[in-house]
Formats: sequence, structure tokens, C-alpha cells
Amino acid sequence: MLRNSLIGSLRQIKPILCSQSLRSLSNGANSGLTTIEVDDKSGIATLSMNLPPVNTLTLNLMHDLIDSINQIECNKSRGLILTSSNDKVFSAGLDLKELYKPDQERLKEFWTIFQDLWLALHLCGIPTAAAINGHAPAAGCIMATACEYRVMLPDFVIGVHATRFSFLVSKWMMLSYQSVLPRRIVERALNQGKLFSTQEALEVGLIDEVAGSKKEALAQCAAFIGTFDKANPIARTLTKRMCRDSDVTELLRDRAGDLRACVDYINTPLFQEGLSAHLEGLKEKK
Ligand SMILES: CCCCC/C=C\C/C=C\CCC/C=C/C(=O)SCCNC(=O)CCNC(=O)[C@H](O)C(C)(C)COP(=O)(O)OP(=O)(O)OC[C@H]1O[C@@H](n2cnc3c(N)ncnc32)[C@H](O)[C@@H]1OP(=O)(O)O
Repeated sequence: MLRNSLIGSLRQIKPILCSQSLRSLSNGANSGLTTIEVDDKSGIATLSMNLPPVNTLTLNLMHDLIDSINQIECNKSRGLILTSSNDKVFSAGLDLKELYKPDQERLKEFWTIFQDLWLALHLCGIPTAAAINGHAPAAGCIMATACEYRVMLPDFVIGVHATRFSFLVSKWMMLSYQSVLPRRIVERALNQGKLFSTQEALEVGLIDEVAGSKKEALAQCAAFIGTFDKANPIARTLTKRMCRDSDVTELLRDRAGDLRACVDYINTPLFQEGLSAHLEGLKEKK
């Protein structure tokens, strides 16, 4: 019953490109903000975000990421490693400019595609890992928590610091954080607006390993993906999705409601004033 409902709901977001032969994965379907490299020996695909300066999740980058995840999944790659081609920032999170005095229709599209991206990553059938080779604040952290394993380089920060600038997070974002960290730590960190250093993130379990270089991080992610070699891939996928069912059901059950709540909140003076101050802070940093 649970499995049937899960499979049913998953069909809604199943990749539509699966009939294509994609061994030579190119980003033909998107605008080049992501690159995919498949290791011929291991069959593992590395998906890099490539939007200077800081991989903000713009509409275009999110579209590209979803296309790329679907391509990698359809091509039956052995696993997916998400990383950044910037050596200082994994992703700066959502594009704040999209949230400031937004056009209402575009804001709806923006939030919907963010939901889609999280679902695509969270429910990706093949093993996923994040090689976090730079800062990963806010939605950058949420993308990493949607993966099954996280390896991070030293001297960066990761976490959801939304309350610092009067943002709230949706329940599904909180559940994503909570799928990795104990609830009491999530509650405290969200309320504090805490960004964890690499070492702190390791200590609380937000990341699984620290790596000395990007090359090492990719190798550690590949080793994690290799741990599933003895599992039947279909059984593994169904098991992963069953384990994640309660996290995604929250969103799938009422996507429209989540959209409405977010749009309403983003339009409040509290949110807009906090965002304005945050954008000023980013400018003044220079
Ligand atoms: C009742 C129910 C309600 C439910 C409510 C639900 C939802 C509410 C709605 C929304 C909130 C959802 C949660 C939020 C998710 C997010 O992801 S919001 C994004 C948060 N991200 C950040 O705050 C990161 C800000 N950036 C930084 O801290 C730094 O840029 C850095 C990532 C540490 C990198 O530093 P550095 O390398 O020094 O780069 P610069 O700071 O110089 O940045 C370069 C340029 O990029 C611009 N920029 C940086 N981040 C963003 C961003 N997220 N969006 C847009 N632009 C960004 C920065 O201003 C620089 O621009 P210029 O070169 O000055 O033009």
C-alpha cells in the first residue's frame, strides 16, 4: 500500500527523457549552467554547478539541475555526485534578487521549481553524494541534505541561517535538515540561524567526512556510492524512497498550500525588510 502510493506519487516527477540514449551525457537540453562528467570506469556521474560568481539558485540554474539529474538517472549511471566548479562556494542558496519585491507570477514559478529541484534530488533513484567544496548556506545546505552522503572541504560554512534575516523555512526544508540531524539540533540551529564550520558540521553529523581537496572529496563520494554494489538497484531505489516517504509526503500532499504560504510570507513587510537589510549587508561587505 505504502509502496504503491509511493510509486504512484513518484511517477509524477519521473524523468521524461528516459527513452534517450545518454551514455555521452551532454547538457544539450539546458543552458550550460551545469556540467556532467561520467567516469567511464566507475559509471559515476559528477554534476557540477557552474554559475559564477556563487552558484545562486536562479530559475535557469534550477532548471538545468533538474534536467541534469533526470539525464543522469535515465542513463543508469551508478551514482551522482553533486559539486561546484567554483572552489570557494558550493551554492549561495536561492537567488535573493528573485525574492525582493518580486513579480508575483515569476515568484510562483521560482518557488515551484525550487520544490521540483528538491524532489528530483531527494528522490533520485541512484545513490547520491555531495562533494561540498565551498560555502553551502541556506538552500545550498538543503540541496546537500537531500543527497545521501556529504563530504566537505575545511574552512567553509554550511547551515540554514534564515532567521538571521527574518526568513522562515518551509516544513519540507526543515524535514530535509532533520533527516540528517537530530531534531533538537535542527531546532536550535534553525532558531539561532547557525552556520556550522566544517569541523562543527562533522561533529554534529551534518556532514559525513572531511576531505583535504576536491579530488579527495570526489573519491570519498565515489567510495560511498561503491558501498551499494551488493544491493539490487531496484530494491535499493524502492527502499530509499520508502525511507524518505514521510519527508516528501509533506510536500507532495499539498504543494499548492506550500506555495501559497511561501508567497504570502515573502510578500510580508517583515520578510522584505529583512531581505533588504541582508542585501545591503552583502554589498557593504565589499
Ligand atoms: C508560515 C509559513 C511560512 C513558510 C515560509 C517559507 C518560506 C519563506 C521564503 C523563503 C525563504 C526560504 C529559505 C531561504 C533559502 C535561501 O537559500 S535564501 C539565500 C540565502 N543565502 C545567503 O544568504 C548567502 C548570501 N551570500 C553569502 O553569504 C556570500 O555571498 C557567500 C556565499 C559566503 C560567498 O561569499 P563571497 O565569495 O565573498 O562572494 P560575495 O559575497 O562577494 O558574493 C558575490 C556576488 O554574489 C551576490 N550574492 C551572493 N549570494 C547571493 C544570493 N543568495 N542571491 C543573490 N545574490 C547573491 C553578492 O551580492 C555579490 O554580488 P555583487 O558582486 O556585489 O553584485
